Amino acid sequence: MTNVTTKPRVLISDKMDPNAARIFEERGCDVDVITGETPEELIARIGEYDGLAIRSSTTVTPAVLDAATNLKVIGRAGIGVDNVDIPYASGKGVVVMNTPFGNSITTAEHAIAMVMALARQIPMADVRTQAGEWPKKDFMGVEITGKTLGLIGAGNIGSIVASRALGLKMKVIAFDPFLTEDRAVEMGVEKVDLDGLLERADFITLHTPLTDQTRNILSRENLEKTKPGVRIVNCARGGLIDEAALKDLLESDHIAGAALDVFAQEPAKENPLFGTKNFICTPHLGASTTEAQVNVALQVAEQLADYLVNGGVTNALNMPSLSAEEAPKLKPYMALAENLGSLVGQLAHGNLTKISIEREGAAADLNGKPITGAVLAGFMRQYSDTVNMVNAPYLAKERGMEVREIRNEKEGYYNTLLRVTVETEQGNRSVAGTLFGSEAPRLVNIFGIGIEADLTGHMLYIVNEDAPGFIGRIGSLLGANGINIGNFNLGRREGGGEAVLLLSVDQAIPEDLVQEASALEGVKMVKALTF
Ligand SMILES: NC(=O)c1ccc[n+]([C@@H]2O[C@H](COP(=O)([O-])OP(=O)(O)OC[C@H]3O[C@@H](n4cnc5c(N)ncnc54)[C@H](O)[C@@H]3O)[C@@H](O)[C@H]2O)c1
Ligand SMILES: O=C(O)[C@H](O)COP(=O)(O)O
Repeated sequence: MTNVTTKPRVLISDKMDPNAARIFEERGCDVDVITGETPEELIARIGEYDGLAIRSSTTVTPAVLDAATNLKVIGRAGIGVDNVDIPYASGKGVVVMNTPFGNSITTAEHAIAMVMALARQIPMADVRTQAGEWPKKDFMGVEITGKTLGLIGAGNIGSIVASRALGLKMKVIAFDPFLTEDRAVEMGVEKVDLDGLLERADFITLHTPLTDQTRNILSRENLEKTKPGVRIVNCARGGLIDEAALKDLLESDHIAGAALDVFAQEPAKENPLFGTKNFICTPHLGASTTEAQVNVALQVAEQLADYLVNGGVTNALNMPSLSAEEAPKLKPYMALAENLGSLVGQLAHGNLTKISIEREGAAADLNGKPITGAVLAGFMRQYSDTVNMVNAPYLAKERGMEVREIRNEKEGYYNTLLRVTVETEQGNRSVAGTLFGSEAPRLVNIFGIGIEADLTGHMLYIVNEDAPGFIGRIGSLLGANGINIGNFNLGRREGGGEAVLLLSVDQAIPEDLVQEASALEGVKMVKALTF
């Protein structure tokens, strides 16, 4: 009898350094490189593959994932994963990995190049000089020495930009909710709030992921608050800046220059900003150097092949790294821990620098490190594309977060329980969860109110006055907007007091519907959540 083992099949669907294909083959995978396909062509083909290696041009939508019946892992050769529907991939059991550091230096250097290009108007001067105009009198630049650079986002790339800018004798100020005073001092930058940055910066560079909190962070209102003559660089993500407002403020000379590497719609073959004075751009070239592309191609191929061939997990955004023995026992706890971390991260506001993770009853006997990693990864996921179970504790420490792990062997009401508590300006806020039947993670308490809920997919969290008729009103509102409710979970402090409603819904809830729900009688707070 012959024992036939089939090799895992991998599709590389974006332009990638050839080292990636070589590594896949050397590590025992069959690889196809097919770039530039339409979404329909990708959907028709994806069912054949176990692994998918991408950059930013391939968008992995629910439709792609539905068609990907054999897919086990997606690897992003780069940092930003906003082109992958991670909750949907998680629901399908597909691991999503990225390469968090391979292109950071290159992207930081591109941001600095943009600062220089704006200061001396190099692209415009080049075009007109080569056209034979010799336009010497039209190009009066500015020095960057002594100028203030405002960083929005001071993570990996932001901190490299800061170090380069300091070397160029700029003063650097930074707005980042996760930047601690100690880390700011270590980086040689001044921590400021957003308004302070807008008021003071001569140059602004953006280095955040695109999230619900950062989308449109340079809105028209914020752009109008900037110092007259400011120059703005975005090498992070389109969608962080209101492009129409940017155009108006460039035309009115309030903004002296803007350099974009990324656009709200990509590929940006047309854009209202094209042709605007003092506007320069590049076609998402931030990561495009030989060095960075070799780095990310090698890393993504090694990570994907390791997972497909050996089951090893590195830099996963939706799965813990685990040893073979611990894995089966810890797996449901990790899912619970990540969801509890994500829940407090999404609901508790302010400068959250203290978090405690309590394991009670049977959970006290488990290896606490992966559980802590999972809580912190869930907690920080909304701030960073690069956080995972492995790097979350390190990132939390670097950002000055105080993390406490508490073991309590004595069983309470549940025989096993995880409790996550953050310290906020309103006092301590805790959420807790257990496992039903040793497998199924369940939320059992939210901010002091008992509830039983499965934290999954898209959800709506509502705090309201406990009064008759409310459930009907919210059900009707969602129904009228075509939103199907999958699950309804209720909890309350005491009859007629504060009540909590956690609805699981079949699709993301748009912001305007959240606003409508907030305006319903008796509602105190509404928040759309994603797990
Ligand atoms: N142009 C390109 O080709 C290119 C290349 C690489 C990365 N990027 C983009 O750059 C982004 C940053 O990469 P990184 O490696 O520095 O990521 P990172 O996760 O190390 O840093 C992101 C920082 O943004 C901060 N942040 C989050 N929300 C914020 C908010 N509301 N206000 C201010 N700061 C906030 C986080 O606290 C974190 O410090 C990536 O997410 C990616 O989208 C673009
Ligand atoms: O997030 C990233 O890594 C960058 O946006 C790079 O994108 P690219 O790989 O498509 O150049």
